[in-house]
Amino acid sequence: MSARTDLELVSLAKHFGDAVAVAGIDLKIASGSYCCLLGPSGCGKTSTLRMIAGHETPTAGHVVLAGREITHLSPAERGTAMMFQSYALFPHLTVLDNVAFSARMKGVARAEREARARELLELVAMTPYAARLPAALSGGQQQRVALARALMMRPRVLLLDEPLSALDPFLRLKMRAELKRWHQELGMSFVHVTHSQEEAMALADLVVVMNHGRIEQAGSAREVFERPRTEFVARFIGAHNVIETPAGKVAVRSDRVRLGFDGEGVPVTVQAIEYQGAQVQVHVQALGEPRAADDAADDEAPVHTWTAALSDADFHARPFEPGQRLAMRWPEAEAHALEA
Ligand SMILES: Nc1ncnc2c1ncn2[C@@H]1O[C@H](COP(=O)(O)OP(=O)(O)OP(=O)(O)O)[C@@H](O)[C@H]1O
Repeated sequence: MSARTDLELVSLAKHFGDAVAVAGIDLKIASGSYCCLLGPSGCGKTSTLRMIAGHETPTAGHVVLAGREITHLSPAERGTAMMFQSYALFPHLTVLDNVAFSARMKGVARAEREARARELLELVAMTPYAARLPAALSGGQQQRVALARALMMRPRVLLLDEPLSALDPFLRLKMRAELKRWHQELGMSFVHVTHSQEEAMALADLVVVMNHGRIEQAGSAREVFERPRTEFVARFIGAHNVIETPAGKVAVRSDRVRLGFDGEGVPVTVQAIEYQGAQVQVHVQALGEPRAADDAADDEAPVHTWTAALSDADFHARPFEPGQRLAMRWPEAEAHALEA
């Protein structure tokens, strides 16, 4: 690891009465990285972000930024800035004044703060809108202003709370690409909360998958996708099948599963076929117990369903139909053992 650690969370915990929102997590985020905190609703990602920002007091643990303990500093003192989901722009202030607001509060002289605000508006391509009120901006434009405003006090780390969730799908993709570009241009660390695995995969150098207030796995998008550590991660990241074998549960990517009309494999029936353009998803269900698990046959075993993602060319060369009986198999090297 050559990269310097920028932000470090040490045994960080947050309890609300008896409810444990964050259960004591440890995480190191390298300087200049794009980190996504990813997980389902209620997993503790927003509480984690708010503790980093100083909007929530930890029950236990530490937040360290560039070697400095910031756990109990006020939000303005810690070198972080937060961009909120709703953008939280002041409706009665112009775009320029919104961006300059935090500097005004700090007593920075007008000429200086406006010059900096104009620089940031230039960065986010919003210079022509400097005199407008937020109500006269589109969602994407408001987001750019919110970003410029968050950058005003030159934070070391930018914190983004579901920054794309208020946008329609088309704009979301466009702004996602812009976030990535701004991150590269600014060279600072971003910590971005999302419940979208697709968003995390597209943006993050470091994907942190959370569940029930704990970190299930932290790694590059590729590591997490290719080697999910737990069943939860495999299912949450998607595009994986969780298969019980005599040696325990394994994850096999759905594009690595093979279906054949005969031969060795787990007997399955085709349940449904979904066309997705370049890929065709074939959903199958176990026919009785998987052959590989004969030794552990259990009459009360739940119904197993899996998905094979085939290229459109492969599928059309030999199409399957609902109701067909097939054998499902996968190369041994594609089965990744999951921790119990
Ligand atoms: N102020 C609060 N008082 C009591 N419980 C809270 C409070 N804030 C959060 N919680 C609880 O802590 C847990 C984690 O919440 P948190 O908002 O961090 O999750 P999240 O992963 O960000 O979810 P979401 O995606 O829905 O925002 C949840 O069970 C939530 O109900």
